[in-house]
Amino acid sequence: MSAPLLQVSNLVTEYPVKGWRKPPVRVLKGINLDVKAGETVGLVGESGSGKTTIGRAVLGLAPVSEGSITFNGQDISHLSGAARRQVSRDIQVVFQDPYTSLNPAMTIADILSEPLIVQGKGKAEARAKVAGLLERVHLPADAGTRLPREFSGGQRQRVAIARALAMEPKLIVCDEPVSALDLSTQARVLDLFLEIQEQTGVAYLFISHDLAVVRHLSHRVCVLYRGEVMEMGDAAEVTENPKNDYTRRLLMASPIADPVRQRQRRQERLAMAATASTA
Ligand SMILES: Nc1ncnc2c1ncn2[C@@H]1O[C@H](COP(=O)(O)OP(=O)(O)OP(=O)(O)O)[C@@H](O)[C@H]1O
Repeated sequence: MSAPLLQVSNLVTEYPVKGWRKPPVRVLKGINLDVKAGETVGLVGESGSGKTTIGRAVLGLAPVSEGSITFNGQDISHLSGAARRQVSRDIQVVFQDPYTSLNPAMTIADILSEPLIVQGKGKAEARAKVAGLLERVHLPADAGTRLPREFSGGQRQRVAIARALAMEPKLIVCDEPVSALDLSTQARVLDLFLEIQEQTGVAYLFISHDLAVVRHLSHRVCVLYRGEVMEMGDAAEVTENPKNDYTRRLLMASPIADPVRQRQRRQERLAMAATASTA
């Protein structure tokens, strides 16, 4: 079998704490996970479980205190300067908030061509690529001349996706990319992520607190709790037949559209509560 595109091994991330001789706080406690080329791995867990920190460590924005991160066979745990910039072409990011992640003073065409120019492409070549990027995310060709404020949240997120695609990355870290959008817009943007993966073979590390979203998109799911991996496996298997108690509780708490399944869940919850009260 081919080596994974991304391999996170025994990753520990610690942050210093202000105050004399205070020990650092350990927010990731030995994370193991991998993402294969063209695959989507969903990272779920409640607020504060460490999802974003894993994404930031992969992007070189959070410290790798112990363990390692390997990308495409290269150890990227402690890269800086030119070596990190080189890897940053292949690992892009889409953030949660489409209202703050785009420079409000730049036109969409400038936003999309900027990363290409920074990487040394000529202005004309970069501009020529903009039309193709807009088409790929289903925005009209004239969107390039407009400013971010002229677009809805969903359209801005399409621009953010196009910007990530500009570098033809192998992996995109998606940090809650649809959670600021209303439900129908969420569905359309999720479909866009799927379509882009089919067309380009890009892999996603898809961070979300919403299991329904993650299940829709992911091949495999990794469940986090307090900086540790509780369970990782096939998306259908983890969400339908969880092995871990915490995953089961997380599933119980996440809304599901199917009314039959909802009723079943309610009965399961009641049964669990009854067992707990008699224990
Ligand atoms: N720079 C930092 N310094 C100290 N602690 C931090 C720092 N960044 C994150 N943390 C802590 O690390 C833990 C994990 O945070 P993280 O943002 O990775 O969780 P998360 O699962 O993404 O949560 P959310 O869903 O709320 O975004 C939290 O307890 C957070 O307070």
